[in-house]
Amino acid sequence: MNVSWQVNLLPLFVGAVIGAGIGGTSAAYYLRQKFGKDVKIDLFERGEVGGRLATITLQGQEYEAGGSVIHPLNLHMKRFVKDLGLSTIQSSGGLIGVSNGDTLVFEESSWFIINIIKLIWQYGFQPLRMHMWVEDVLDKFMRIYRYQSHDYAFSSVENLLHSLGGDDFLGMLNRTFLETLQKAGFSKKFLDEMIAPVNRLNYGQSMDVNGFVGAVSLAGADSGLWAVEGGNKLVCSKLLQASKSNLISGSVMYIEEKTRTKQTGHPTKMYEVVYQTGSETRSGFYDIVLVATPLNRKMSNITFLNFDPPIEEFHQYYKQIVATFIKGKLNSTSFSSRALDEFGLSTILTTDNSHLFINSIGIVSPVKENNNPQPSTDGAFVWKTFSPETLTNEQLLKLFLSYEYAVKQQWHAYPYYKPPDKCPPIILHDRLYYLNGIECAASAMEMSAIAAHNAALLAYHRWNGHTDMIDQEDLYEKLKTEL
Ligand SMILES: Cc1cc2nc3c(=O)[nH]c(=O)nc-3n(C[C@H](O)[C@H](O)[C@H](O)COP(=O)(O)OP(=O)(O)OC[C@H]3O[C@@H](n4cnc5c(N)ncnc54)[C@H](O)[C@@H]3O)c2cc1C
Ligand SMILES: CC(C)=CCC/C(C)=C/CC/C(C)=C/CSC[C@H](N)C(=O)O
Repeated sequence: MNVSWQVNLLPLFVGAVIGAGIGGTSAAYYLRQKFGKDVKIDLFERGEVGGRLATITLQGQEYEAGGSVIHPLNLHMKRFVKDLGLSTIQSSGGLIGVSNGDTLVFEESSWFIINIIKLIWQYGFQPLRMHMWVEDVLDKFMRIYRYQSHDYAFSSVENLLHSLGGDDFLGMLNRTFLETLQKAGFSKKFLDEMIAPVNRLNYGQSMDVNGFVGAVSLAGADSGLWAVEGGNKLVCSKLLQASKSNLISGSVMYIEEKTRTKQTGHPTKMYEVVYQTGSETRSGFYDIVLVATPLNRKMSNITFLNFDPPIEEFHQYYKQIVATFIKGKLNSTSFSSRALDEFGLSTILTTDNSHLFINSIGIVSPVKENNNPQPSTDGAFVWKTFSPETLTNEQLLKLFLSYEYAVKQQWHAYPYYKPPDKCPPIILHDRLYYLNGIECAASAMEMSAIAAHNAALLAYHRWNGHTDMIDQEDLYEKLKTEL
């Protein structure tokens, strides 16, 4: 066999991605787009493809148990669905109420005009001003798509956020959501009754989270939210397929840099990824490694061996959230004085009140059903609650007149936000990258996809010495004049 022909058959490089959630699978997809077909990509996953995008099957029907709603302006998720041939369903838009534990402090009406009057009566023009505040943040946030479509990358989460909206934007990580909104002139009543409940639903935390995640949380209450028909996790399995990566079912234990002599005869620095699969310990060598799972002991337990300077564990604490699915008849009197047949609300949020044992409760539809959840013949719906702890039977019987089943799914869901929130580095070592640091700014599917695109671009530019494509200042101004 001709030697040069044999060399041409070798991959340009071998890449590893650790974690097959939306971050890891989209990273594999973008790596393939940038590096082309000759690259070998291994994707390690110790659990299910999808990670925190997962469904739960109850009486033969699947429901979203993790990440469930996607914003209409989440352009990476939108593009994936279109390019991968998936379909979307609109999130059901039933009536929402807010409970303080004793009574409903706000209740939507099915009449649009009555809602407007109610909102103005209770909060003046603050809901409108809030809408404009979120739109302003989103407008700046959307700049990332333009940067990434021109292939620009950032070496830190801070640089990425700064490029979107300068010091003010980055500064949102240093202030609490409460401070940010108080400074913007919103009243305590409006924040307590409308904004804090949304944040309890979305991030299970008070208004003490950072201002940026607060804005993302409010975007998560916008209209037009959608999901993937059949389950959001389908995006991950389709991305994996499209990336033509090799899925390795195993748990990565440690990563160490070693010198290897490649078949070309040159000694090269590579990363050895050691993993456990079944009862066996195996390893592989890689030129580039992308870590797409939160790096802390509870969530991934990956050790970096013999790096100088050492790569320490990041002590980012992830908040526990319990999602419980209950099929039953709601005890509406837990929330209002009205009986069930006159109740009409399909989602109840809660104010920040230490006596409350749930953050939210809402009717859910199966992932294959479009809108309008239907009760079973006896009038029971499937409800999903989010709570910090597992619900006791006594608590369930406070919420429900009767129930057929209650099944829980426990998550280390998202970071515990406590500004100033400093994000971990993206570049852990020469060719070793970390995606999930972006969750310190805000955790959402689209954030992981943005981090994945950025890491793939960064890895590509650093591999090829394109330093002019990394951390460019004034990108917004520069790209304004480009078509
Ligand atoms: C209950 C809940 C509701 C949510 N709702 C929404 C929502 O409505 N909208 C939204 O946008 N976001 C939502 N989110 C957030 C969103 O789900 C996450 O931000 C996103 O899915 C994170 O994706 P990821 O790929 O970065 O991480 P993950 O999905 O956590 O993926 C990491 C993967 O790495 C694997 N792994 C870990 N350690 C190892 C190892 N040592 N070796 C090999 N594999 C390993 C894990 O098994 C996992 O599959 C929600 C999250 C939760 C928990
Ligand atoms: C990243 C941007 C700009 C927007 C994302 C907005 C969004 C969809 C936020 C939701 C984030 C989140 C962690 C929600 C958790 S609960 C979700 C849902 N309401 C449910 O009931 O499961």
